[in-house]
Amino acid sequence: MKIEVKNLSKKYRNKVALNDISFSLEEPKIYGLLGRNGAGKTTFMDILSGQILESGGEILIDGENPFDNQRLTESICLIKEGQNFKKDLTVKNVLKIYSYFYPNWDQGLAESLIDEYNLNPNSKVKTLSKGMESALGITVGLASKAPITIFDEPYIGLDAPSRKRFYEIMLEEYQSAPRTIILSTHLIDEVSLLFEEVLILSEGSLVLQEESEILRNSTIAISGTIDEVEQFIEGKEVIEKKTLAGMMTAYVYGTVEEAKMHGLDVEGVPIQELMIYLTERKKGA
Ligand SMILES: Nc1ncnc2c1ncn2[C@@H]1O[C@H](COP(=O)(O)OP(=O)(O)OP(=O)(O)O)[C@@H](O)[C@H]1O
Repeated sequence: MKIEVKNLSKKYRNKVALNDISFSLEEPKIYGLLGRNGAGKTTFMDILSGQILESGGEILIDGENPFDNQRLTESICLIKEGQNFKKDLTVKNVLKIYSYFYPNWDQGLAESLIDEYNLNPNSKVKTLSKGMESALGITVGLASKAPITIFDEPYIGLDAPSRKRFYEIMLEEYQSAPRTIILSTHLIDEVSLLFEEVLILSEGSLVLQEESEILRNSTIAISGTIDEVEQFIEGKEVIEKKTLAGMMTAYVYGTVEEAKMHGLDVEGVPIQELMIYLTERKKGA
């Protein structure tokens, strides 16, 4: 499904949460939606999933506005951090309710995930630990097979091995049945290799939308002696530089080939560093 965001704005009383953002999302793709606290990510995902109304502009999904739109809501699954399910329901009943709602629901996948995450089907949501409730959210999100599946920090309380399994299963699912997955996270280093495209919001504005592959090829981390690195970065846009014991590492826009020609050690810039840089620069602007 094609998602078009046109001059989208959202104000909560006097607080501008989204400020005239425009972009398009194509399927199938795994998007990373990044930004600091309060950047507007949740607001965007809430509007996209039809839960709240924009203040200006619009989001169109295959040409239609998602707000109060029954046809579209069964194509969109939004899983948030915690608070997804009624506390008195059992795990089994949560799965049943969602299976009625989502036409592509995969009960086999749902059952294998609750088994994998050690969730008792007869436990009530209110008796689950935070991590277990997150595991249930992840199960619903993946098993929904909704053409637009959105995870907003879905793993509060989930331990590292369980998160790793989530990423693996998400990728397997995506490969077997491609769809649009939007993952908003602060654990960027952990998941950045999964993103095919990255969007970065800062104070309600879109500061970057780029294919991960292009980001990986156009931003480099170079290391060498201070003199070598200073010489190489002269005239280039420097994202960050650090010195330690006479050696320097700098993150700059440039190509791996160019850095190698200068005999420097070169690697990709972590997306997290790029996010910090882009959101800081905006603040100081
Ligand atoms: N219901 C609300 N009423 C008033 N202000 C709100 C409301 N929801 C969000 N905001 C404000 O809008 C801005 C964007 O919030 P939002 O939750 O979309 O950011 P976020 O990028 O998801 O942040 P985080 O990473 O901390 O979850 C923030 O300044 C927030 O305080």
